[in-house]
Amino acid sequence: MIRTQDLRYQYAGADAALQFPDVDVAQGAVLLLSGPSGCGKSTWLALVAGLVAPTAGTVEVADQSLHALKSVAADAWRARAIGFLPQKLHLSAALTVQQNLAMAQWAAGQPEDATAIHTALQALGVAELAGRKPAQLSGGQAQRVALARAVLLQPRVLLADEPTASLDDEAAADAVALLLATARTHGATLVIATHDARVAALIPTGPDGQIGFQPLHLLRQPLLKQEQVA
Ligand SMILES: Nc1ncnc2c1ncn2[C@@H]1O[C@H](COP(=O)(O)OP(=O)(O)OP(=O)(O)O)[C@@H](O)[C@H]1O
Repeated sequence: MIRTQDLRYQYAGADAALQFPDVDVAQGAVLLLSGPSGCGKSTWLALVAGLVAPTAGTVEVADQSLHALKSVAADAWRARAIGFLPQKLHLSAALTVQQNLAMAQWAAGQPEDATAIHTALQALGVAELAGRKPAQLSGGQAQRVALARAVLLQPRVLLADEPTASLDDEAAADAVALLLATARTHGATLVIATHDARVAALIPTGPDGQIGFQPLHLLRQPLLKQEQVA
């Protein structure tokens, strides 16, 4: 679950704060975070991941109030609770696919678990690529590897930043279907942040569609004056 209230964030040096509508996303539901470039999607993701603290307002993720977390605890919490699929996949070029996933386990203070890595890669159909370096992968394969890494530690929340950027229609449909299926398998709440207008149409809604889908469209931000920020 993700719940935010009166959320605002002001960058250092900026003379105004970004403000975000309240959300209440149930565990296992899907939030489509859309809006034009510069409306604050990446900032919202950083707030929900606990990477930055809000200037005002509250964020609760996976039953944890982020306000209550101290920085060391926040790192450990983030490693366990949040799976992140960044737009630039950030696979380490010097490491194999297997080692890239092992890095996620080390970063969370866990011993390397080759069985869990194999299971995650297999679920995404890329287990046979475990010994390759990222440069030896296609774009789609690299995205699957990064998604396997994102869900390796069974996160409660999966954040995907522009997962369809620079993909053609077929690949974009595959990427969204893969995200939905992977999140459902893990019971994770899924956030897809995108300015790609195709994505909304790729999420099945209605009686037989995605359970608990909700859109959050951010507008180009009306800038708040500093004194309006509590
Ligand atoms: N470090 C920073 N310092 C000051 N302003 C920033 C900083 N990072 C982002 N901003 C501003 O905050 C606003 C929101 O940026 P953000 O990156 O969250 O938008 P976005 O919706 O993710 O954009 P895009 O779709 O282009 O990635 C923009 O006006 C941006 O210029």
